[in-house]
Amino acid sequence: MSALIRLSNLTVAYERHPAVHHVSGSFAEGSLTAIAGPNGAGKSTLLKAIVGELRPAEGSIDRGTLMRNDFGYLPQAADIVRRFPISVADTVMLGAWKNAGAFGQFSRKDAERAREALDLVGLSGFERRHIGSLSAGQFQRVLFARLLLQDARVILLDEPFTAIDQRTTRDLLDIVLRWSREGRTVIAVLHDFEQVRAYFPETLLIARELVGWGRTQDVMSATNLIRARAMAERWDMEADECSADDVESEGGLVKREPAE
Ligand SMILES: Nc1ncnc2c1ncn2[C@@H]1O[C@H](COP(=O)(O)OP(=O)(O)OP(=O)(O)O)[C@@H](O)[C@H]1O
Repeated sequence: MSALIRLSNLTVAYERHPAVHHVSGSFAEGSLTAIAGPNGAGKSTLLKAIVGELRPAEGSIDRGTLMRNDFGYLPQAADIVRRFPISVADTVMLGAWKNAGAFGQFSRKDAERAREALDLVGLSGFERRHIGSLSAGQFQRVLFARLLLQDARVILLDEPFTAIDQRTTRDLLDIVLRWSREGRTVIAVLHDFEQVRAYFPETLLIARELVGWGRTQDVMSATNLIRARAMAERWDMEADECSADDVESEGGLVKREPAE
């Protein structure tokens, strides 16, 4: 499989304080990758950088021919406001915005696809409900329906199953696996290691710096997990922006070559 997104010495910082530090490697086209790591390890930051919400402080992200429209991004639930007076059907239709006409009108075909997507996530009949009236699990189903409609080549999910019941998690995991079978590239931030091991063939383990990136069974070793925790704990939150030289003094980082 060829590299679809390549990170080269990527550092992402908030006001000069690095949150993700000198990460290099690549996501192969069609790969299904979990991003794992301790709290505050930089997982969400990495995802935001990949989708283009944050710019690299150093290094680069090569997205090849991918355009913004090719990315479907589901932020953490905490970052999504759902007090807007908007219905389930309209929320799902937002996934088809790139097909909308100049005045925001959608085709009958898109409306039909939205119905199919809601059916697939088990929410037929919820079209007119206000999103604020849904449970956390139902709302996550709506957001997955919106992603289905978006039909993106790359799907980025930030902790999609946090605070979601088991049944919903299983249903939504099925959709993730379906996207993968369809050849889409899926990258998900996950904190449930069992889930990572059971469903995600590739893992990027991060603790501000890369701990490992490759086959899940290799990366999620006890040694790497202990190392990730120790690395996260020793991070100096007040550290200034790093210099490129730092990488030399931090030998032992696992760097993955692009998959062929
Ligand atoms: N908007 C921001 N401004 C300043 N610092 C931030 C901002 N967002 C995140 N950070 C800091 O960057 C670091 C990495 O945060 P990030 O949210 O990427 O980690 P994470 O691995 O996704 O964490 P968690 O598992 O707790 O969600 C943390 O120290 C966090 O406090």
